[in-house]
Amino acid sequence: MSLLVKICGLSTRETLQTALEAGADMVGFVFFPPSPRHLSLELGRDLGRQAKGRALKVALTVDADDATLDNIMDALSPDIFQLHGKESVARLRDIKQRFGRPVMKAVPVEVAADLAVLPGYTAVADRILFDARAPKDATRPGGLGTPFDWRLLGNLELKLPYMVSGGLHAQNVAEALRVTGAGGVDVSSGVESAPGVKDPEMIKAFIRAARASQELSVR
Ligand SMILES: O=C(O)c1ccccc1NCC(=O)[C@H](O)[C@H](O)COP(=O)(O)O
Repeated sequence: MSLLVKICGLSTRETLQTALEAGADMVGFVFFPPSPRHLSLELGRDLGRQAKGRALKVALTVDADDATLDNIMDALSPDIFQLHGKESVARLRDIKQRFGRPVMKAVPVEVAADLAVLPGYTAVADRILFDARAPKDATRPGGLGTPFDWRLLGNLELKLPYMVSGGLHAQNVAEALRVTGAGGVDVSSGVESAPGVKDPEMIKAFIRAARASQELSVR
């Protein structure tokens, strides 16, 4: 199975076009107001039309209620919901049943004990995204540009496909893949010139680096 590359937090037509033309498999759109990448529903609708059929549209939410998810469904019609908050296993099941779309559950990682949640989530989710656990005083649970210890995933046997994220960039993505054996990579800060400002050359460099290393990583 070939490596999945996700560029997250896209918020302009120009940088979305760059990601699509560079071959991103997934494009992530953030619907979380404290984030510098947060999209209005109107912009989400516009970018969703641009991405439709060219990459998987990932709607990123944090402990969103049904009304919020309804609005995102109407605007973006995401291919995948990425649930990046403290959503319970029951909430994942509820969202899958209500919206009929696959869910990718973000699992924050700092220490080995953080992986104890996997049996519950892997029974319901369609995909797992491992991300660095945010500091307690962080204004958001992800998109912070800091890695976790990838060795914590070194012996992982997971029945679901999983992606690695957190502080990735063109220079470390190959090592992240080698250590984790992940089937996908996800990046936001590592392709930005400033928080929320995606850089086309950094997007292209990241995708090139990920593709160049993919045959070394997928087990
Ligand atoms: O990107 C955000 O602003 C964000 C806000 C709230 C929850 C999650 C968020 N991002 C989640 C992602 O999927 C990021 O791509 C992932 O955390 C990696 O981010 P980075 O370390 O900046 O590459």
